Amino acid sequence: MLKAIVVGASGYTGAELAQFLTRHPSIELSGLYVSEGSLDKGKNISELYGSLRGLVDLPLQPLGVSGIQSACQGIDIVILATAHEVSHDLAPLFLAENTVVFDLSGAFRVQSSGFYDKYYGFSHQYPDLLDKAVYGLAEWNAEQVKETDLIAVPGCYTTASLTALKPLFNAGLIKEGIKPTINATSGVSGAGRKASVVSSFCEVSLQPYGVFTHRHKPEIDQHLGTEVVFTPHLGNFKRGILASINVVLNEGVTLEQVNQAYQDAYADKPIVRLMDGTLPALKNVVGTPFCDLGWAVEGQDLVVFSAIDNLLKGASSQAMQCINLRFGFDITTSIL
Ligand SMILES: NC(=O)C1=CN([C@@H]2O[C@H](COP(=O)(O)OP(=O)(O)OC[C@H]3O[C@@H](n4cnc5c(N)ncnc54)[C@H](OP(=O)(O)O)[C@@H]3O)[C@@H](O)[C@H]2O)C=CC1
Ligand SMILES: CC(=O)N[C@@H](CCC(=O)OP(=O)(O)O)C(=O)O
Repeated sequence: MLKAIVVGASGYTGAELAQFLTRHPSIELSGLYVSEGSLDKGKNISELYGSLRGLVDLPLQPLGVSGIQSACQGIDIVILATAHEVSHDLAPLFLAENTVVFDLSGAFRVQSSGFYDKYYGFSHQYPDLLDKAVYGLAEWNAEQVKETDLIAVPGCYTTASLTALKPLFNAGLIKEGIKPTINATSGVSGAGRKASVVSSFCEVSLQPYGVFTHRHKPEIDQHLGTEVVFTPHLGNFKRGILASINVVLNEGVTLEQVNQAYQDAYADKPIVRLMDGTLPALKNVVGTPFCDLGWAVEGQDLVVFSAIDNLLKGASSQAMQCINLRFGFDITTSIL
């Protein structure tokens, strides 16, 4: 049995991972952690998430830097479900304890000088780890994930966008010089569990934000291989992301070629569902690990729609896919 711990377990993505790990037949969930000063330290996770009662009944233990060595005794897998700066500081310490680290934050996703100063507001201190980290887009980077001890799990908007665009880009169907345009709407859980005015019940409606400035735009650019225009929106629902993406195809590209590109990419990938004549809807993916893709073509114009649960395929179930890949389990273990 492998042993795993979740750091940031009281948050939305951490709590989802606690459930996946509890269900896993070959992994034992050995500890749940929050910050040293957490208001939730000492509570059972099921006090925060009543649906976990009887399923995951573990205490949320406070973790400071001095406690990392003892928290890692006998541990193989560490999930960092923590904010970017926290993951940036903690990942090297857990790697030094010979654990395999799966980081849900953006701290190790993008290799580009000045990127973290510009988009995250801190200077990255570990360029060697940025080199070593593998981007855990599970359907695309499976072989690399198997070979590393630091997996940077992609962001939620990025997962929805790259899953839709990579088959087209790799097949050479996108017209050069015309950026794909991504408009994506996320549920409020995308902002995490901590209280804030913009995500409070009376404030959320349907609104764009981060126009031309969101950190997922350069993350998409780097991992797609070409630039996009990306506009995120906050919707007044709890979970899910729907991305509507406009692409100009090369002259003469047919619907059959587009269909073939998606079939080639995903026919043998159980987590990506290609819609047959229908279009994706959040109600079909929320609470599931799937990414649903649907598209339509008119002349050179293609619109592709991508739907995921931001907390699952956009974070925790994708991390679970990566854990399965890294340790040689079937990719759907504990997920489907
Ligand atoms: N929500 C989403 O849809 C997605 C989130 N992500 C990323 O995943 C990460 C987690 O997100 P999410 O679950 O939404 O965040 P939450 O805000 O819901 O949870 C953050 C967790 O981290 C804990 N924490 C904070 N500081 C520390 C610390 N120093 N040591 C240990 N634990 C700490 C918090 O508990 P406490 O403060 O009580 O200690 C809490 O348990 C973030 O980096 C986010 O960007 C990625 C994809 C999608
Ligand atoms: C609705 C909402 O606020 N969403 C988050 C994205 C969540 C996500 O994917 O997380 P990463 O920060 O790890 O990339 C945002 O726009 O910042």
